[in-house]
Amino acid sequence: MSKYKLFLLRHGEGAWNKENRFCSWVDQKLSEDGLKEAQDCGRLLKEQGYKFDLVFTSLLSRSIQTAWLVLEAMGHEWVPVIKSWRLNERHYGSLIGLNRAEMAKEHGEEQVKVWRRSYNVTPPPIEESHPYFLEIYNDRRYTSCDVPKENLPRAESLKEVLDRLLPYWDSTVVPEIKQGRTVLISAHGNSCRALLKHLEGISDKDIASVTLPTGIPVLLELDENLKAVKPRQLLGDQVKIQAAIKKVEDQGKAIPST
Ligand SMILES: O=C(O)[C@@H](COP(=O)(O)O)OP(=O)(O)O
Repeated sequence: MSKYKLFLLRHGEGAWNKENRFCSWVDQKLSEDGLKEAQDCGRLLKEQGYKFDLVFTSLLSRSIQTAWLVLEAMGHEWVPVIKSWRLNERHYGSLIGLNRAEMAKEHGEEQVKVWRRSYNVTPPPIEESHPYFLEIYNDRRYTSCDVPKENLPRAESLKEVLDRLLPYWDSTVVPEIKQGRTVLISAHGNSCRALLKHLEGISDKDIASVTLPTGIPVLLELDENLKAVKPRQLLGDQVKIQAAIKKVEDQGKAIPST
């Protein structure tokens, strides 16, 4: 029986989503379209009568900006927002900054799909010589995490994302939900996919075909053990949502659709 509602949201389109580059732990802001997606998402949630008591975000601006815009559009700017690196996007290692279509031309679409959607495969780690290494690891936001900076990931599979996310989910998010608070998690494509895998009991194989579009709220209905009791609902115009999913999938093609 459905006892709790939980909302997951992949942030609105970021500048590097538009350029088809692996963004991951690089702190890109929302694009113009992304700003609008976040506002539209807030308006839709308001129209449908949903209200949040608490919002969780990653430490990356695109998820925080999205949360703010959603709350503003709902007229609920006062709702507390709690941030953690444990909701950050999957660390794409040495792939960070690279263009997916160019990687597909160089390594093949199958390899890019394995890097993007497999459960167990970790991409090559980011090296200190990588152009974005210092920008990431010298960033002040990572000095006050619950792990020392040197223990932060240098690359992650989806499984490794779930391994670092689950302790936070169990210790910090679950107690709030169990107290009856309606929670929005404003995060990323892969941190949301990892959580979905856990909550819906998706197999290692089947998670490869789950893709989340930007700016579309995902409603989950959970039982008293916080397991999903119904298929997830992506809220909004279903034709547009299917097109948005295809667009994300096609980003890994050698010549992506425009
Ligand atoms: O890191 C990135 O570039 C994307 C995900 O990329 P894919 O796994 O879809 O390639 O993450 P997000 O835009 O959700 O923060």
